[in-house]
Amino acid sequence: MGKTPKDPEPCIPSRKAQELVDRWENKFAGSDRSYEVDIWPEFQNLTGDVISRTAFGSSFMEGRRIFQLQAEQAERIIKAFQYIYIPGFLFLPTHNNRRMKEINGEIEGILKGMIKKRERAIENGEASGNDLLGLLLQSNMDSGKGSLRMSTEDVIEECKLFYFAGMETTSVLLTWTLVLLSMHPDWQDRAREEVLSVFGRDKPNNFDGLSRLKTVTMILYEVLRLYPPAVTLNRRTFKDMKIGGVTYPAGVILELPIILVHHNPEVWGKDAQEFKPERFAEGISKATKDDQPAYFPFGWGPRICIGQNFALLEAKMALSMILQRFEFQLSPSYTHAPYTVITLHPQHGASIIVKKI
Ligand code: HEM
Repeated sequence: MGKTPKDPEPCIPSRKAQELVDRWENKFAGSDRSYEVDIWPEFQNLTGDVISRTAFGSSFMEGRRIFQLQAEQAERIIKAFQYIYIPGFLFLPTHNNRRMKEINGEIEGILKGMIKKRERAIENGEASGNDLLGLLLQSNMDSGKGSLRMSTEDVIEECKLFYFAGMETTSVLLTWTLVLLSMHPDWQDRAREEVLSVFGRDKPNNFDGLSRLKTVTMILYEVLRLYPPAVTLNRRTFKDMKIGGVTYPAGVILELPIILVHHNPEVWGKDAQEFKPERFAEGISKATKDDQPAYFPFGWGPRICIGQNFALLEAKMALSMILQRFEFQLSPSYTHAPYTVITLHPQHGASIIVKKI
C-alpha cells in the first residue's frame, strides 16, 4: 500500500521510541505479566540514539561514542568543582584533569574526522545530508569565504553543545515523568485515556494528534517545573545595569536558580511542592499567582533553548507509546534522590515495574 499524507515516514524519535517499546514487550517471557526495568539508562540510550542520528545521520555510531565521553566528562567536571576553589587548580596535572583533557581531545578528534569525511563527500558532489552536521557544513559553503563562515572549531563546538544539550535534558525529562506518573497513578490513567482517545492503538507519530494531547502537555510542564533538567542559568553583565532595584557593575556573574524559582510558594502558591499538572490547565502564563513570569525550564530571551519543540515532541511520542502498551509503578528498590551532574539526575537510577496492558 502506498504512503498517504496521514501515514508519514516515521521520524527518528518515533522510530527509536518504537524500538524501545518493542524491546520492553519482548522481555515478557511466557506468562510473566510484569518485570523491573531501570528507565534511566533506557532513556539515556533512547535520547542518545535520537540525537546521534539527528545530528550525524549515518555516522551515528561515532556520535554514540561522543555521548559516552560527554557523560564521563560531566561526572569529572562536577568532581573538580567539589574541591575547594584554588585558582589554576584545573591546570594541574592531576589524574582527573589529565583524563578530562584526554576526553576533550578524543571528542574533538572524532568530530574533526566526521567533518573531514563529510567535506570530502560534498566536494565529490555527494549530497550534504539533512542532518545537523550536513546543514551546518552546507550553510558554511553557501556563505562563501566571508566573515559569516564558521571555522572547523566553531562547527565542532556547535556539535558538542547540540549533542549534550539535546541528549541529557530529554532523558532527564522522560525519567522524572515516569517516576511522577508512578507516584500519581490517577494522572497516569488520565494521560493513558487521553492518548488512547486521540490515537487508539495507532502509532502516535502525527504532529496533529500530538498537539491535541492537552493532559500529557500539562503533565510534562509540571514535571519540568518540579524537576527542571537544567537547574540553574548564568549570565554576565556586559555593562552597568540595574536589576530589581540593585545596580550591578559590568562583569558580574548572576545566577538564575531555575529550580528555586519553580518551587517558590509566593509565585506558585502553598502547593508549590506538590505535583499538580492542573495548574497548567489554562497555559503557562496563567499557572502562577498574578500571572508572574516564573517558568524557565528552557531558559528565556535570545539564548532560549532552540530544541524545546523537538524535546517536547520526542517526549510526547515516547510517553504515548509507553502508555498505550504498559502500566507502571515504582519498584520497591527505588530511592528518590535527585542530584545534579550538570543536569538533574536520579542518583540511584529509576527502577519501575512494568506491566503489559
Ligand atoms: C527537556 C529538554 C530540554 C531542556 C529542559 C533544555 C533546556 C535548555 C536551557 C535551560 C538552555 C539554556 C538557555 C539559556 O542559556 O538561556 C538550553 C539551550 C540550548 N538547548 Fe536545550 N533543552 C532541552 C532540549 C534540547 C534539545 C533536544 C536540543 C537539541 C536538539 C537542545 C539544544 C539546545 C541548544 C543548542 C542550546 C543553546 C542555545 C544558545 O546558546 O543559543 N536542547 N536548553
